[in-house]
Amino acid sequence: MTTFKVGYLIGSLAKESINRKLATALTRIAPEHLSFTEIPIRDLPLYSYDYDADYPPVARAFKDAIAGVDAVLFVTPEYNRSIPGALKNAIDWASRPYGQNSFTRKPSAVIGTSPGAIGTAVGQQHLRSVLGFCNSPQMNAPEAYIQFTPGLITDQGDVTNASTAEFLRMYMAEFHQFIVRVYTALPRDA
Ligand SMILES: Cc1cc2nc3c(=O)[nH]c(=O)nc-3n(C[C@H](O)[C@H](O)[C@H](O)COP(=O)(O)O)c2cc1C
Repeated sequence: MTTFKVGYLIGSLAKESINRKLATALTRIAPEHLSFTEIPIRDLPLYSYDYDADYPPVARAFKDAIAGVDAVLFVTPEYNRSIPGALKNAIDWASRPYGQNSFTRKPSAVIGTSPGAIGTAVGQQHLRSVLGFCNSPQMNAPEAYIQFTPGLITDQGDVTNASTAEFLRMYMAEFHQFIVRVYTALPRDA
């Protein structure tokens, strides 16, 4: 069976990010036919179209990394009921210059965790809207709004609650199937 390359973006820059813990858990729990690479957003300068004629190396590398994977997984906190500015900035870099949008036809999925009861639901809706404009086919379901409680996921990505672990396993299995369906309908070189 084909192995698909998944690049994952973590929306948080925080050292103790709970979304980083979630991302680690997802890469560990995922089906074996997905391989994972983090695509870091931390060092990107703020985007301006003044750079379009000549991207700085860090932004070029970021854009190339998005272009080089088969699918993208967004693991992000919700900031003020939206996505963190750093993540939006990263998406803007990859989406430009005009006509060279790296997200076009690139399957994606969105997930996030927060201590709040609705577990990033509003932020994820904003992200889905952005990705829709960027022409990324998105996994619609299952949705995953993970309420983080202390110790739910260790730094090493161990999920300590059995039903949460099972849900995350199912979520990643569905993401794998979604990627397979996208590329079955439309081969990568089409
Ligand atoms: C600027 C800021 C805005 C926040 N806004 C929200 C919010 O809208 N909804 C929410 O559930 N949590 C919100 N939080 C709390 C975050 O969910 C919490 O800090 C969480 O740990 C962030 O994820 P991270 O650890 O991966 O960065 C906010 C935190 C910050 C720093």
